[in-house]
Amino acid sequence: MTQTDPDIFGTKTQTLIRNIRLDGKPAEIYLDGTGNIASVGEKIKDHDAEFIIDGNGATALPGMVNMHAHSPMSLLRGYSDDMPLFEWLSTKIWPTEAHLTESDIYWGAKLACLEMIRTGTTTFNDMYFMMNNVAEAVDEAGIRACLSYCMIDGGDHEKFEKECSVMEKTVATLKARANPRIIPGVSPHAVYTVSEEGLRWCAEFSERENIPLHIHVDETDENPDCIKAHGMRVAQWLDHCGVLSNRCIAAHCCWLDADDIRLFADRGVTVVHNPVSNMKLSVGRALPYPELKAAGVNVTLGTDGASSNNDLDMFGEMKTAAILQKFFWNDPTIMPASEALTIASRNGAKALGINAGVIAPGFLADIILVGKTVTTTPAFNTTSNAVYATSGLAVDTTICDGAVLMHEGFIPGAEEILAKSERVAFDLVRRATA
Ligand SMILES: CSC[C@H]1O[C@@H](n2cnc3c(O)ncnc32)[C@H](O)[C@@H]1O
Ligand SMILES: [Zn+2]
Repeated sequence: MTQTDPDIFGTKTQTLIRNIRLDGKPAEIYLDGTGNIASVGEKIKDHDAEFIIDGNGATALPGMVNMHAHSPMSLLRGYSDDMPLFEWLSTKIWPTEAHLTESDIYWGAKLACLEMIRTGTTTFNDMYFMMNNVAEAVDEAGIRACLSYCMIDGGDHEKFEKECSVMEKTVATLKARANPRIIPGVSPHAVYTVSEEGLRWCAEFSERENIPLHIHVDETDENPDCIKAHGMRVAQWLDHCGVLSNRCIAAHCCWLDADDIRLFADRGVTVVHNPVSNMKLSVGRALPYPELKAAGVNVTLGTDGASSNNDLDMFGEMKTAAILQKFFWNDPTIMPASEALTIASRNGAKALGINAGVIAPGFLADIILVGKTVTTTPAFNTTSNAVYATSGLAVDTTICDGAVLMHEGFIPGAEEILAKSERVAFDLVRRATA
């Protein structure tokens, strides 16, 4: 029963977490081996712990929920930077993606899961291709994810039919895994890459299966082209195609206007703020967060892929979200630290229908410990330190579904994943540029 006992990793076990701070106060948390939090208190006497984790003064937080990612794109981290979105996609990313194999997807997702566990993310919402290979990586990593195949039909009816069948097969395969940590979803890529029939089909499929629909919306100003093609703004067009509902998770959303925001609020759409990717790709405008908040829209946080961020660290994302909003709208009171933390955890869990994002009895045991270190000292305000002063590398323990995935910064198998994904990434680029 020591902290370094290798048996602590990977399985749900009765575990007492002690010597931690919760909301700034001394606390203990007991996990009863069911995957849920059994009790939380200053001192827990009544327990049956097989393992005891001594937090050494760490701050306990809910695991981060990354609501917009393309996990296999971790293979392309740093491969091409500093370009406008469409030039970047068409000259660099898409030609390389054309060479991706199932094994590449698996190793890219393994690398992404490793980074997320290392930096305190316990759930991510992912959109990409060959999602059963991503599911394999998620399964092995012990993390939680909503996985969606990304439909791109380019207005071609034959392609549309093929994409529908891949989407149906992906959802059936993910469901057949019967892994409660894996939620299937559906992803039409964006209004500029998916036809009306594609958008309508995805909306109906998401309703029929009762699964989330994840889409890029208004990352750059897509409205002039959408008005030209369909006589409507993007939000209206999506509503016309049946896409907007409380299952819809819309990434970016930088160019929503007041009417779009009212429509999103009426339909119960969840919005994902992607501040780092938006700034790096210079999309031109920050998320209209104050208006979304006033309208009661559920706002969440995501990194986007590691090829446009270039990391998956939700701590960096929280700080950037809060300071970008203050700067862009010229008001330092916008998005205080506690709100940024809720946006990065509870709001995402709510959107995915997961009972997580809160450290209280009955909630899923998706918990991280931020170690007592130089950036968390002094601890006047542990939430402020977490949002404004801490990188994800200060996380020393990550627990998902009641299982310890990282302890004292150690993740079993990490070195092999780093070595293999490095080789796979270089081999992919060699094939793509040969
Ligand atoms: C997202 S998986 C499908 C498709 O989208 C491409 N992609 C990656 N990042 C972005 C982005 O920021 N906006 C739009 N599309 C993006 C990815 O390379 C895949 O081809
Ligand atoms: Zn994206």
